[in-house]
Amino acid sequence: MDVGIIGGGGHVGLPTGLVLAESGFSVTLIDTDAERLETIEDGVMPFTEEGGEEMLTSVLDAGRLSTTTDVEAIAECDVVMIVIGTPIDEHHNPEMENLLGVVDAMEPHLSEDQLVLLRSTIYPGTTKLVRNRLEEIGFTVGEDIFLAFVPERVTQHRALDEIVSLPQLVGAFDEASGDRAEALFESVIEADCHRLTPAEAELGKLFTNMWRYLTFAAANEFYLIADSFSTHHEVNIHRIIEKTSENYPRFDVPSPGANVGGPCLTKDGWFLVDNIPYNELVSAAFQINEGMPAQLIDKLSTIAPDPDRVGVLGMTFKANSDDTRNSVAFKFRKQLRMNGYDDVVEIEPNCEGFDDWEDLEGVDWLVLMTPHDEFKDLNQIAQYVDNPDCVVSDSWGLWDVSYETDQNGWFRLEELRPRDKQTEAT
Ligand SMILES: NC(=O)c1ccc[n+]([C@@H]2O[C@H](COP(=O)([O-])OP(=O)(O)OC[C@H]3O[C@@H](n4cnc5c(N)ncnc54)[C@H](O)[C@@H]3O)[C@@H](O)[C@H]2O)c1
Ligand SMILES: CC(=O)N[C@@H]1[C@@H](OP(=O)(O)OP(=O)(O)OC[C@H]2O[C@@H](n3ccc(=O)[nH]c3=O)[C@H](O)[C@@H]2O)O[C@H](CO)[C@@H](O)[C@@H]1O
Repeated sequence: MDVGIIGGGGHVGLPTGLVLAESGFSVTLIDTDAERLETIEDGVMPFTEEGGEEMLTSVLDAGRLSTTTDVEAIAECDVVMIVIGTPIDEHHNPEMENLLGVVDAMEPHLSEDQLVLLRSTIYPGTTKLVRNRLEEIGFTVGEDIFLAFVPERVTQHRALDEIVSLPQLVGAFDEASGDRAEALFESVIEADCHRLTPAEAELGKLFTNMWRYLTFAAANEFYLIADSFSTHHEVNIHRIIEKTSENYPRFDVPSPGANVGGPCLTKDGWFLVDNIPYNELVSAAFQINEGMPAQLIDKLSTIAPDPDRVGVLGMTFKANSDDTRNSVAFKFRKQLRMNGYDDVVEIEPNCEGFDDWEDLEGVDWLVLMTPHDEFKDLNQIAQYVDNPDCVVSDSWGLWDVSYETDQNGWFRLEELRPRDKQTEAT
């Protein structure tokens, strides 16, 4: 069976193509980004994805993966999957033109019996718009062409595993389309398919992401509340969360963290907020998560005003990632500059073009934005900083010292002792 993936060079499209090709399908990645397709043809992953390089080599060698920028290629495909980016526009509204433009561009090349799968995260009602467009050009969905929305729910870096292991939501208007979509996924995945209407699947995907975003906002609000108490009391949010949830079944709270962003969670909230008049919860979550940089700067300014130099650890949107899309670290940097703090050292071990470790020398503030594995050894980082007065912010609780001090994850580097000395002292 031939599968064409529009947006096939992307963070979702490429892993999906790899898994399908590895399972025996003949896959064509269709993407407007010719440079990215060339990289893929050369056997190089354009971004990090666990196991990606090996699987790419394997499917290229087997001749089951090809690439093109020409949407005409869908004419040869039994299944056409659309998984292009679905961003919000400058007014924070869903940007629909690209997706609907893709459907228009496909139209001359569509033929009877094809299965069209929408896999991007889409504004509720989009599957219906696509069905209407297909019917306007003479197809009858469920009879001579088939359509389903099957949202991708993988998390970047674990995509190759999760594509196979996660259950699929199959949103279809008719039995025949749903059956075909299920048959395709069931031939590849180890989990179940769950049938919904298209609008239910569209909302279900968005609710899943918003739920995650809300839990991070709750953790961040707890962090800020604990911080307010730490002025007069010995309070440490990381200890509270760790000890309160230990062996207790109903306090499954994630770690707070200054960087809740990325290509999905934040923009997906904007797909939801304008449909009811009082959307306090999602809006409040935006305010809390997006407000974290300003909160950090306020607090740091109280502890050590007017820093000459600030060090930022981590510029990607999440740990151990090389993806900088919608990373809150950039907002933090912008706000530092708005406060007149222009000497900002940015350490990002997973991407080119940032500063060197040595540039951390003498920073007055050191802020952990993204808890990469490379940052786990704080003693080593402290050697680069070489300034005992430097104030550290660890909203994530990455370092042991953040649990041991009574300042809620804020401490000066002089409080840092090598782990063995700490053990001797206790
Ligand atoms: N990144 C994730 O972890 C993730 C997980 C689940 C769902 N999603 C959703 O999947 C969709 C894709 O996200 P992504 O992170 O893969 O985005 P991406 O930007 O990494 O990939 C999208 C790809 O589509 C291509 N493209 C854009 N317009 C095109 C067009 N008109 N024709 C052909 N190709 C075109 C781009 O060149 C790019 O390679 C989004 O809706 C996103 O919300 C993403
Ligand atoms: C519901 C769900 O699970 N959705 C996932 C999400 O995946 P993602 O790639 O966006 O990654 P996440 O791990 O969710 O991180 C997002 C941000 O939250 C920060 N974070 C993380 C852990 C923590 O304890 N505290 C935090 O603050 C982190 O730094 C980062 O900025 O959206 C994808 C696209 O729709 C989904 O497919 C995928 O399932």
